[in-house]
Order: sequence, then structure tokens, then C-alpha cells
Amino acid sequence: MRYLTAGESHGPQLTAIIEGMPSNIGLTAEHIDIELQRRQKGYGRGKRMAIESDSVRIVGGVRHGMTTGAPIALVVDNKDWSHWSGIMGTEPTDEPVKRAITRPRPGHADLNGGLKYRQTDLRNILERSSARETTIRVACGAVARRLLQLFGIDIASQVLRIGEIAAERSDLPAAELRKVTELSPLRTADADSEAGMMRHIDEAKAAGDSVGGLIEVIAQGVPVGLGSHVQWDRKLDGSIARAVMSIQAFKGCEFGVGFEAAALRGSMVHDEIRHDPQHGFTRASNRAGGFEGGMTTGEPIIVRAVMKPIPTLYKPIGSVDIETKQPFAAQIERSDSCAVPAAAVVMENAIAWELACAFLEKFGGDSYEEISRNYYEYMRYVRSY
Ligand SMILES: Cc1cc2nc3c(=O)[nH]c(=O)nc-3n(C[C@H](O)[C@H](O)[C@H](O)COP(=O)(O)O)c2cc1C
Ligand SMILES: C=C(O[C@@H]1CC(C(=O)O)=C[C@@H](OP(=O)(O)O)[C@H]1O)C(=O)O
Repeated sequence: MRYLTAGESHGPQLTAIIEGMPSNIGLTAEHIDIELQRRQKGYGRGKRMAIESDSVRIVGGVRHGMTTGAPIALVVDNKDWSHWSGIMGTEPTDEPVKRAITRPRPGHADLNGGLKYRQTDLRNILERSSARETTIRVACGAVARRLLQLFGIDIASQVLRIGEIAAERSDLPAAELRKVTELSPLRTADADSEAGMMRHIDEAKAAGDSVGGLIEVIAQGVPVGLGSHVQWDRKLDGSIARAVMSIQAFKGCEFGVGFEAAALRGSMVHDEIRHDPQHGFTRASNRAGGFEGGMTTGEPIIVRAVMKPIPTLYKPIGSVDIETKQPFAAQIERSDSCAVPAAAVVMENAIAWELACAFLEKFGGDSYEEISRNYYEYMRYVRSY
């Protein structure tokens, strides 16, 4: 499976085409909208989220609520477009020249993008680098999720840190965790830390600053043997790391005990293998976070990732105007102060996409029926191995 997206943050719409989704999978706009709405929630976001109320239009590949095997085309309209059509139209006009953005924000794509693409109006960079794009990426992930759900794979996230404030980690199964974190404005399972986390965001915002955080995603019910050890680009932990690291502002990623493994002995890192006739092979622990040799072990996949603080600051750090070459004191219209809870939903769906691709590679088929046949036969074989 593959997908491409197009569209600017303040343009008319975001668009995606998904190629390779099998036929006979139940899929409606409602399935996708659930994920889009989850992504919009969360404490710390700016005024843009009050303007948007994201919902998808499925404009190809689905008929009467079922996929047909044809490319799936998705559209999400930007409600903010009505305020930007003069500046963001596709037809020639003088408007952008008068209102060109020449002040690059440290930490955003503005300066590098301006240099690389020879742009004198940095809007031509920020419009596409904006995390508005994660809306349509989540829509694609939500389609992948439909396939995974049919085979009992659940994915959930929890926020483990906002800036200086850590939250207690929950080890609830994914389906339960999802219910708990859904009730939290910070997408955390630790209700006691919530107030402190929100205060931390408020304080950063009041100081003209921003905060990042730490997110964990768990995927449960994933069969053993997705991905492969035989080629570097078929290692599924590698594909997931790439997908996670490609999310705007994500700066690090680990599986299982992760970076802690550097300080631990092997006996404290690896998971003992066990066998019983009823379940076949199992593990005594899941310190590997669900991966060995680039393949799933059958244990839950546990991925954590770091989101850096938002780059657009109300009290900005030093930068230089690309036209005048003078330092400037920026005037910011609006920005998020913290988008970690929203990013957790993006991360879930980015991982869902990679899992669905690996699932189709393993059990491949043009239709749900073919995939089912391959999947259940394999699962029977695994239990008797
Ligand atoms: C959900 C989400 C919302 C974001 N909101 C903002 C924002 O309001 N302002 C901002 O400057 N950056 C925001 N970012 C981060 C930037 O998009 C990101 O830092 C930028 O594209 C540069 O990419 P990099 O940080 O990966 O290098 C957001 C990121 C995510 C995932
Ligand atoms: C629009 C979204 O996030 C945006 C991501 C973003 C950025 O620079 O990444 C900047 C802000 O956009 P604006 O400049 O329009 O206020 C965020 O609101 C979204 O998540 O849907």
C-alpha cells in the first residue's frame, strides 16, 4: 500500500490517494472522522483548532460503505480557507507580494525551505511544512486501521510527559487504555498529573514560550512475523521509526526498554522464550517492545517518541529577516503552545499505516476474503509450530 498527500495549511483542502487497499473492507466517512476528531482535541492548542472541525469526504474507491480495491481518494476541507482565499489562491495576483513573509522562525522549516526552493516569500514553505498536513495523514491511517481492526489489532496512545511534568505510565491493554486516555485533555492515563501538566502549558504560554513531551503508542494483537530480517528496508521497526520521525517536531523514537538498554546487561534486556501446548511459543516479558530482527514477536508493540516544543514563540528567540538582513522582533498572530496530545493521535495513525502495509505484505490478497484465509491459516500454523 502507498499514499500521497497534497494541500496547503491555508489552502482550500487537503487531499490523499491511497493505492493498494483491498476490496470488501467496510469503510465510511464516520470511521475516519472519529480519528480526525480525536486529533483535534487536546489542551494547549491555538485558535486555529476553534476554526476547523475536520471531517472527510471519500471521493473514490468506496461504494456503499465497502472498498472496491480501486484507489481511495480522500478530501478534508480547510474551513480557514475562507479567510485566506486572496493570499492562497492558485491564480496570479499582487496580494502575496505585498504580504510576503520574510522572517524565518528558528525551529521551523522556513529558512532551509526558502533557501532550498529559492523562495522570497516564506509562506511558500510554511504552508506545506505545517502540521496541518497531519490531518490527512491521520485520515490515511484511519483507513489502515479499519483493516487492522478486522483482525483484532488495537492501537492506543498515552502522553507520558509534558515538558518538566512526567505522568505515570499505565500498562492497560490497548483497548482499555484508549477508553481511559480519551477522557483526558492531555491524553494521559495519569489523572493525578493532569492539572500540573495543564498548569505547565499555561505557564509556558504566559511566558511566550512552548513545551513538548513524550508519547507512547501500543499496538496489541499484532501477529508474529510481520516485517523481515532479510533486507534493511523490510525491517518493520525501521519503517515505524521512519514514519514516527517524519511527524512534524518529532525528535526521537525508541522501542521497549529503548535508550535505557545502553546501560543494562543483556539478561535485563532480552525476553525469555517459553512454550506450552495451548499457546505455542510466548515470551516471559516484552522488553523488546514487540520486535526482534525487524519482525514482530507477537507481543504488543511499544513505541515511545519525543516531540520538541513548538517552534513559533510569542516571545521569539533571535532570527534575521531574509530581505533586510536585520534582526527582528517577531509579531506572531497565533500558534499552538503544546500539541503533544494531538501528536499522539498522529503517531497512532502513522503506526497503523505501517502495520497495515506489513500485514498486507504478509497476508496479501486483493480482497478481505483472501487475506482472511491466509491470516487464519498462518495463525493455526503458528500455534502448532
Ligand atoms: C499536531 C502538531 C501541531 C503543531 N502546531 C504547531 C504550531 O502551531 N506552530 C508551530 O510553529 N509548529 C507547530 N508544530 C510543529 C511544526 O510543524 C514543526 O516543528 C515544523 O514543521 C518543523 O519540522 P521539525 O520540527 O520536524 O524539524 C506542530 C506539530 C504537530 C505534530
Ligand atoms: C492547522 C493545524 O495545526 C497547525 C500547525 C502549525 C504548524 O506550523 O505546524 C501551525 C498552526 O497553524 P496556523 O498558523 O494556521 O494557526 C497550527 O494550527 C492542525 O493541526 O490542523
